[in-house]
Amino acid sequence: MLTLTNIKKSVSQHTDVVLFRNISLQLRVGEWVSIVGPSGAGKTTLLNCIAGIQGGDQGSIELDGMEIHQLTNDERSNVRRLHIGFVFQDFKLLPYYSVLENVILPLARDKKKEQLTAKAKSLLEQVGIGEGYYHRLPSALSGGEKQRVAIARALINDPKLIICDEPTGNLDNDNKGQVLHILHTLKQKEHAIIVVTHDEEVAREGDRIYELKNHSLNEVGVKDVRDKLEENS
Ligand SMILES: Nc1ncnc2c1ncn2[C@@H]1O[C@H](COP(=O)(O)OP(=O)(O)OP(=O)(O)O)[C@@H](O)[C@H]1O
Repeated sequence: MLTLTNIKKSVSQHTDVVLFRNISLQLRVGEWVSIVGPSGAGKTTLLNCIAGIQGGDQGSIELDGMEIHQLTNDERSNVRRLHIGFVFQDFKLLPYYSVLENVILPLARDKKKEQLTAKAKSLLEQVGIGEGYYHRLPSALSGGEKQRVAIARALINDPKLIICDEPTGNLDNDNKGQVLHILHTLKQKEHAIIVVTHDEEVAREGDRIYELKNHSLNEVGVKDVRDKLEENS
């Protein structure tokens, strides 16, 4: 369902710096891929390229037969809104909208409000965010609460592809367990999942684990993950 072929990406600092090159990866329906790697290696940038938030310099990214970077901006944002769930490392909740509104917003112009509100409430319940939080603004939430609201928002469109950037970074063990359980259930329901993480337990949930380091993406054996994470910390 997702095929990356020879992706290259540079960023401009003082001069152009190649973050990664020759990145190829296939993700099938019902698969979970974990990506680890040192801070600054380009993991978030790679996820942004996959979701069409940032452009790549070379290569192709195909999602369900669509070449993401050949779509117009509007088409790309529609693909993101309708088919991709993105859990951002920094949550990206809209500050002047309530918890419930943040979860509903991606589909606000596509579906009836009552239907969306019911789904949003059910997703919030699954991530342990109760009724008392529905009308709070993000500024009145803890980091872990924001992360769980961001996860609920990412799932409102029942996405084929779920992209998570450090989805458990701010969570205690109970909440981390809940989020892993949700992702597992989605995987069983044939969603495809990519998770960037610095957490060994989360990384090990992947069917395959890759390390992004020194500009390239390489598969890592399950038994080597702890060493890789320790090397990178
Ligand atoms: N628009 C940009 N312009 C210049 N440099 C950038 C830009 N975006 C990212 N970078 C740099 O590219 C590098 C990779 O950033 P990225 O956030 O993708 O890394 P990461 O592997 O996700 O790191 P972390 O694990 O700390 O989140 C960093 O050094 C960052 O400063």
